Amino acid sequence: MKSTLLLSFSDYQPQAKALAMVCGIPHDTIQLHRFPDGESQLTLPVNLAETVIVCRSLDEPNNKLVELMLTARSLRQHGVKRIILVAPYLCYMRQDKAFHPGEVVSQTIVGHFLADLFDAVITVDSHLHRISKLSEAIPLEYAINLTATQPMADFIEAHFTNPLLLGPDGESEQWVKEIATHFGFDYAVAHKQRLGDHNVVVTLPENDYARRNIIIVDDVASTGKTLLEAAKQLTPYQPASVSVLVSHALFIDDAIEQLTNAGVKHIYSCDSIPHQTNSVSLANILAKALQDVLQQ
Ligand SMILES: O=P(O)(O)OC[C@H]1O[C@H](OP(=O)(O)OP(=O)(O)O)[C@H](O)[C@@H]1O
Repeated sequence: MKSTLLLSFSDYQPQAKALAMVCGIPHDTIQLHRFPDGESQLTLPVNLAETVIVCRSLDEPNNKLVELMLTARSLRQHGVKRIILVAPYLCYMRQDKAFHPGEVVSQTIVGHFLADLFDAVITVDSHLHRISKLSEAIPLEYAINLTATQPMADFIEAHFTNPLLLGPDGESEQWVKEIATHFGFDYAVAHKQRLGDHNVVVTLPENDYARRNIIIVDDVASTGKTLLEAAKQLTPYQPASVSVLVSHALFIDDAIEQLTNAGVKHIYSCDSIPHQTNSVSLANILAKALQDVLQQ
C-alpha cells in the first residue's frame, strides 16, 4: 500500500489534480456510472493507500452525499486507515436554524453524517453565520474552515487600481474587511433584508461611489440576487465600473446574464465550484491545510 493517495471524481478533476500536485501526492480517479433509475455505481482504484483524501466539492449535493457515503464506507472495507474529505464548497451549511416549527436543521445533520464517514474535513468560506467553528456542525477534531481572503486579495491587487470593496450584507463584512486589510483597500458594507429565495433588498451605506472601481465581494452567489441588487443600487452613483468576486460560484439559472445586463463588468470567482468565472485558485491554501492535517 502507498502511504497517501488523493482521489477525485471527474466533476472536480483539474482542481483535485492541481491540489495533489502541489502536495506531491499521487492522484487517481473514482469512476462513476449513473444507472437509468438514478442509482450510482462507483469503482475505486484497485491500489489504495493507508491515508486517502477524497476531493469533491458539494454543489448539487444530494447525489454527491450518497456517493461520498458509498466511497468512504468502501474505503474502510478495503482497510484504509484515515480518510480525509477536501470539499472546497460544503453543502447544507445555510440551513442552520429552525425558522419555523418542524423545520429540519440540515447543517448539524449533514455535519454528523460527514463526521461518521471521515476523519477530517477541510472546506473554504463555509456559511457559518450562527456558529463560530465548523466543528460545532461537524464534530471532528479536524473540521477546518479556511478562508479565501488571501488569494482573493492578491487577485484584486493584481487586477485593480485603487478599488473600493463592497460587502452586500452584514455577514460579508468578515471577508470584505479581511481582504481590504491585506493591501489597505477602501471598503464599505451594505445592509440586506432577505424577503424570499429570489427576493432581497440591499441598502447601501453613505459613501463616495462615483468614478470608483467597485468590487462586490461575497461568500456565495446562488441566484445572484444579492449581488444583482447591490449592483443596481450602485448605478445611480455612476461608478467607473462594478465587478463581483465570490468564493463559491453557484450562479443558478440566468444569474450571470442578469448581472451582465445590470452593467456588471467583470464576474470572478474562486475555483471551489467549476464555473466559467473561476479566476482564483484555492490549491495553495487547501494544500497547506491538508499538509498540516497529514502531519498530525
Ligand atoms: O445569490 P443569492 O441567492 O442572493 O444567495 C447568496 C447570498 O445568500 C447568503 O446569505 P443569506 O441571504 O442566506 O443571509 P444569511 O447571512 O442571513 O444566511 C450568502 O451569504 C449570500 O449573500
